[in-house]
Amino acid sequence: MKVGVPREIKNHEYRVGMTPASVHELYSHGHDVCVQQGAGAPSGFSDDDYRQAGARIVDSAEDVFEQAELVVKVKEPQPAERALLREGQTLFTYLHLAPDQAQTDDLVASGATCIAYETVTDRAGHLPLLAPMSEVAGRMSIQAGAHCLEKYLGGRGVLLGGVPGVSPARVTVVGGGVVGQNAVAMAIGLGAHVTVIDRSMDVLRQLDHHYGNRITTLFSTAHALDEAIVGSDLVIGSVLIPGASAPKLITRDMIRRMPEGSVIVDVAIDQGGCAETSKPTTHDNPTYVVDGVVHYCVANMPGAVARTSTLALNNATLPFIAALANKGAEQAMREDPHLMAGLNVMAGKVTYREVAEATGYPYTDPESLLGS
Ligand SMILES: NC(=O)C1=CN([C@@H]2O[C@H](COP(=O)(O)OP(=O)(O)OC[C@H]3O[C@@H](n4cnc5c(N)ncnc54)[C@H](O)[C@@H]3O)[C@@H](O)[C@H]2O)C=CC1
Ligand SMILES: CC(=O)C(=O)O
Ligand SMILES: [Mg+2]
Repeated sequence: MKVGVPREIKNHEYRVGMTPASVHELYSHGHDVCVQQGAGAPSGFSDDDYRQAGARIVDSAEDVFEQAELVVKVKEPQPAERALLREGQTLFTYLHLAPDQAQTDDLVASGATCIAYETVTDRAGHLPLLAPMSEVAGRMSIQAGAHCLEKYLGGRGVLLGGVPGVSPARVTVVGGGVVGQNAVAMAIGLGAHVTVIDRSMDVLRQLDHHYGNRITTLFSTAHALDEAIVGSDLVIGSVLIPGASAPKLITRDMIRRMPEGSVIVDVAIDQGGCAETSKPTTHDNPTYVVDGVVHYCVANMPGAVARTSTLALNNATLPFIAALANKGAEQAMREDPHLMAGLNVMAGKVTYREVAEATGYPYTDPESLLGS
């Protein structure tokens, strides 16, 4: 199969869809992989590294999209990339369609087969292609939050761990999944006072078992959220309902009552954000202030640590990329319901229920398009 890897063009997005090691796996199975010139450089992979792995280097994104039957990316296609997508082509990348009507409209119009990393599942019901980037973003969220708490950036001027004789900061993590667990680990490591809120008792039990009385776990109710958030120096937003727009659990009223200079890092912003006051920001201009609360809402946090993130992402995506290339997209999905769970748009139809509900398209069962 002809497989293509364009250079990422989202603001400060330095990851790349395939490493030279992944390219080599495909090349050794007889596939033709083209990589846009310079695509891997920000992740530390030169064009020569790709050539040695068996890739052809092409000049432009136009070349990649024109030649490739399977396009492998990292971030959701930007408008210029969407204009290059075509019927009969498969796109494998993060999409985050529920909060993004314009992108959904363009993918439906393209006729392409669009498989979203973030809704591919595994046997345990987890999201194996979201998990590695959630590990990265969860760890980064505490770094970002600690930085934003510094006074000259608009923060309260609070050090997460405090010092002997002075209380540590209060950190509340809303959603104790992969992002949440990684945020908790970092916050505890820095000596903060940590509260985690989740609606899953299993998640809370696991965290309690692991950390004992070093953290507070709370079942997610409006009351628990209100008390914890209003008393926090730093809030991490990390809830997810797979494929759906994030629930707005953190209200404008709670934000108003938080201390001046407190910080919210809304990692769930790629699904629309879990605070009423959240809107996407970029690495160029990552924060803004509402009612005295600093908001950090960067939708591609892992792009800033591209070397780590590209390697971690490829560890998870490679088996699926190989299946798509070896079997063809339709057969690969027919044989693997977990990969089929990633299908969001195909042949002009929306094939993921939560995306259809959020964007007003009728839902089409993927099995009805793929047959058996
Ligand atoms: N901004 C960025 O750069 C990145 C954003 N993300 C995003 O972070 C979010 C979280 O991802 P993961 O941790 O991997 O998801 P996950 O599925 O592992 O965890 C989500 C947690 O939210 C909980 N939850 C759902 N509804 C809730 C409610 N009403 N109250 C309390 N908890 C609730 C679930 O029980 C689950 O434990 C996603 O939107 C993901 O796309 C992930 C990586 C990078
Ligand atoms: C998951 C996601 O949005 C990211 O890694 O950028
Ligand atoms: Mg206030």
